[in-house]
Amino acid sequence: MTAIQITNVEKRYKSLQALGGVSLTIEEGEFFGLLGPNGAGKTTLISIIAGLIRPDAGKVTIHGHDVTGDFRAARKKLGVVPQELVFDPFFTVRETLRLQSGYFGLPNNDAWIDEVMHNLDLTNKADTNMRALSGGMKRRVLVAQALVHKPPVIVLDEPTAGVDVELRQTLWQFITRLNREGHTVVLTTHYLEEAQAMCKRVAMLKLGKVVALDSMAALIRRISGSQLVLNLREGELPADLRHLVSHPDLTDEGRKYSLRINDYAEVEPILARLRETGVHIDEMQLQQADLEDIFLQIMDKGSV
Ligand SMILES: Nc1ncnc2c1ncn2[C@@H]1O[C@H](COP(=O)(O)OP(=O)(O)OP(=O)(O)O)[C@@H](O)[C@H]1O
Repeated sequence: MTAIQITNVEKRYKSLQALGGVSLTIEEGEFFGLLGPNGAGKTTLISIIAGLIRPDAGKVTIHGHDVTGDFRAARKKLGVVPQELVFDPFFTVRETLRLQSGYFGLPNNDAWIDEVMHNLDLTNKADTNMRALSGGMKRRVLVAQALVHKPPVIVLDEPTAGVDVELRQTLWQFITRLNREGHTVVLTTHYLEEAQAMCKRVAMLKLGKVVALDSMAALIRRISGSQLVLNLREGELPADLRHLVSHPDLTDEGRKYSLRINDYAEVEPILARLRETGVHIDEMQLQQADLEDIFLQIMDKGSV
C-alpha cells in the first residue's frame, strides 16, 4: 500500500515559489529521507502533509486519505515531530501525552504512553512540568507526542537538530524498531551521515523541486570514485591536476584539495606529478564517496 502520495504539489508565499510541482510516492514500511539545503521547501512540504498549510495546487494522500478533504482520517494515520519546540508549559510530560491521546479519541492510553516514555528515556520526567525540561528533553516529548496514537506513518522534521549523542541513539533505536514493525518513516535532516545510515531511499529538494530521487545504494553508486584529500605544505596544485578537484568550495586557501579518483592506481601518477613540481604534502587521506559528496554535487550542478 502507498503510505504517502504527493502529486504535483505547489506552494507560493507571495512572489516566492516554495514548492514548484513536487510529486513523490512513499510506500508503506519505507524509511525515506527528504534532504535539501536551507529553504529547499522540506518543512513546507511536511506542513502540507500534516494538513497545517494548504497547497496552492496538487494533492497529498496518507493511506489513501486526502489531507485536506479527509483531514481527520489522514491525520490519524500520521505522527509528525515538528522542527520547532512547541509545547504547553502548564502541563507535566504525562499530562501532555494524555491530552494528545485525547485529541485522537484514546482516553485509556496509559500502557502505550508508559512504553513510549520508557523508550525515549522520559520515565523519570513523567511528572515534571514541561517548562522545567531542558531543550533536549522537550524534544523527546515532541517525539513521544507524535507517537501517542501509534501512527502508521511517522514524519520527523530535523529531530536531532542540536540534541546530544544519547538522545540521538535512543531516538534512532526506537524509530528503527517502529520501522521494523512496519511503520513508515520520513525523515528530514541536515546530518547526512545520519540519513545515509538510516534511510533506504532519498529525495533531494532544491528550490522547491525534486532534483534526485533514488535508493540510497544507487545514489552512492552514482559516484563510484573516491577522494584523495591532500593537504599541501608548500606550493600549489599544478594546473594540469586541477580538473580533478571535486569540491572547489572546500579548497582551503590553496592548501587543501579533494581530488576525485576512480582507481587507486591513479594515486601514484598524481604523487609523481606533485614531486616533479616540487609540491610538498603535509597530509594525505583516501576517502570513499558518501552521501555528502553526492549532495554537494547535486546541489552544485543539479545532477551527478
Ligand atoms: N510562512 C512563510 N512566509 C513566507 N515565506 C516562507 C514561509 N515559510 C517558508 N517560507 C519560505 O519558503 C522557502 C522554503 O522554506 P522551508 O522552511 O519549507 O524550507 P526547508 O527546506 O524546510 O528549510 P530548512 O532546512 O531551513 O528548515 C524558504 O525560502 C522560506 O523562506
